[in-house]
Amino acid sequence: MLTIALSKGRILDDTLPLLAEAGIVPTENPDKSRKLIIPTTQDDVQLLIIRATDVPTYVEHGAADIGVAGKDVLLEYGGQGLYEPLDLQIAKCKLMTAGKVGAPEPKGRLRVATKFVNVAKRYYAEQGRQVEVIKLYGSMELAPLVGLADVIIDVVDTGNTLRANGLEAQELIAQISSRLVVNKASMKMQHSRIQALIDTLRQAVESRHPS
Ligand SMILES: Nc1ncnc2c1ncn2[C@@H]1O[C@H](COP(=O)(O)OP(=O)(O)OP(=O)(O)O)[C@@H](O)[C@H]1O
Ligand SMILES: O=P(O)(O)OC[C@H]1O[C@H](OP(=O)(O)OP(=O)(O)O)[C@H](O)[C@@H]1O
Repeated sequence: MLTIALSKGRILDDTLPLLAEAGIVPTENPDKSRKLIIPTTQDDVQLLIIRATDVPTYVEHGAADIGVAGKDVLLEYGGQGLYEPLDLQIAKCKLMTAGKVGAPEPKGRLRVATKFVNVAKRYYAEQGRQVEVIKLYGSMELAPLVGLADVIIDVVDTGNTLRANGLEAQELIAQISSRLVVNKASMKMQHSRIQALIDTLRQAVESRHPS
């Protein structure tokens, strides 16, 4: 059995057409189903439907052989425990700092609210800046508005969410897209099968984004 971990929403929506090109089609709609394990038209391939931030954990521990995860999630997860053989060029956005429009430079230590605490610590450490990192789980945009933090670190696409909350993007930390990740043992044990899937997906990505 080949097990593929995906998260509902944009990653699932953008990955299913790519998997379809490899002949892998879920037998029921994962967006509608309450099931967390979804069979596919290939008897020996199944999908796991999990939270986006949990994908690297399932794949590193071998509970899934393959997964699709945002580079933001992978940067935060860290570690050398996964292969990352392919940029799927889906769910593109930017990981950025943002703060209140026109806010003055804060005195003292910068307070940074984010769910990407490891990314935040690394980013400011590289710049030699002393910061206080405040862990949040969502709705980061609120933090500067209510004085919890001076800046946030979050993904930005259109900028609509920032604008709607009187915030502006400041520093670019990384360009983000979603990546195929593969368990290291699976890559050895099921090499020809997984390599064939990677090759098919690479062709599907290249046909959508000719260079
Ligand atoms: N507005 C956006 N536009 C494009 N890509 C995005 C956007 N927001 C997030 N992404 C990318 O898509 C990935 C999945 O985002 P999604 O919103 O489905 O999950 P999440 O809500 O961030 O995760 P979780 O459910 O674990 O909290 C993110 O890791 C990021 O790489
Ligand atoms: O720059 P924007 O285009 O506003 O996108 C950025 C927003 O998207 C993400 O949230 P989420 O996935 O909850 O929101 P979405 O589905 O509306 O993009 C992210 O946490 C930002 O809040």
